[in-house]
Amino acid sequence: MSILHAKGDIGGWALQGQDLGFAYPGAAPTFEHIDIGVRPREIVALLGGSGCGKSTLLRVLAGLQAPSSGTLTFLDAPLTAPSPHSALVFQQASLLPWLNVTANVGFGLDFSRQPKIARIAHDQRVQAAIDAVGLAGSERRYPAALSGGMAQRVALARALARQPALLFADEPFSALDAITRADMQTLLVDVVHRWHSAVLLVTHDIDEAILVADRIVLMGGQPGRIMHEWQVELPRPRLAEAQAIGALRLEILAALHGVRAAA
Ligand SMILES: Nc1ncnc2c1ncn2[C@@H]1O[C@H](COP(=O)(O)OP(=O)(O)OP(=O)(O)O)[C@@H](O)[C@H]1O
Repeated sequence: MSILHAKGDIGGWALQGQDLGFAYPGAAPTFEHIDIGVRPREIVALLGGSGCGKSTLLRVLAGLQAPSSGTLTFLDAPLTAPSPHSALVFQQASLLPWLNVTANVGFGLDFSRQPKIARIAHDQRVQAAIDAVGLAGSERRYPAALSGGMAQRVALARALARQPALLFADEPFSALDAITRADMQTLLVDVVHRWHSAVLLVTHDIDEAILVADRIVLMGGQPGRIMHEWQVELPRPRLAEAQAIGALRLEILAALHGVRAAA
């Protein structure tokens, strides 16, 4: 029985992957027998060491890459391609240099699979997303004139403008300095709570997982599998919970070493 099922299926799932497996062509399986789910409005951190297959699993869960085996359900329907009700943020902001902040944020609404919306609603959504990430006043700036943290705020706004039921975030803050990263972690939690989005956050930073997530899922082994999960019950904001964070951090580190030893 999977860890996920052992905990009981309380409430519905926004996203559910069952018995997922994946192998790159000609290579050994990257992961096997993965059961993973994200509930509506839940922030799940997928934590694991480098190379264990987190990014590959995120791409499969986002519909960017078909699994070799298993089933995927998103908003109660089989998932076979990226959904207009999800959005992605990566380590690199990947902004279009010839577009200003407003146009970069609006860009995510112009894809063919995105539901068509009236111009005025489009512009309101874009401005609301820019305001939410604290970039009001910077609308006309171009990517070359933005700091790394500001560029990542634009990338987050571009994702939020799609009003995603689920935001996939693959190490979105790992290229930022520690202070900017802490600001962005707080911002992410704040905006997804206000936007009612769920999040699947891939990270190898234990502190980030503890500060941000409602639930931490630990991936490890070769082929990769889900080794453990924790419900993080700490009150928010969590920076004040230093002692509890330290205790959970040690528990996760011990599990991680157990994973490494068993791999
Ligand atoms: N396009 C690809 N073709 C073949 N193998 C790949 C490809 N992308 C990744 N891999 C391999 O799949 C394995 C898992 O990679 P993946 O990037 O998913 O891991 P990760 O846990 O996200 O690592 P990191 O934290 O370092 O980004 C690695 O061994 C990697 O070399």
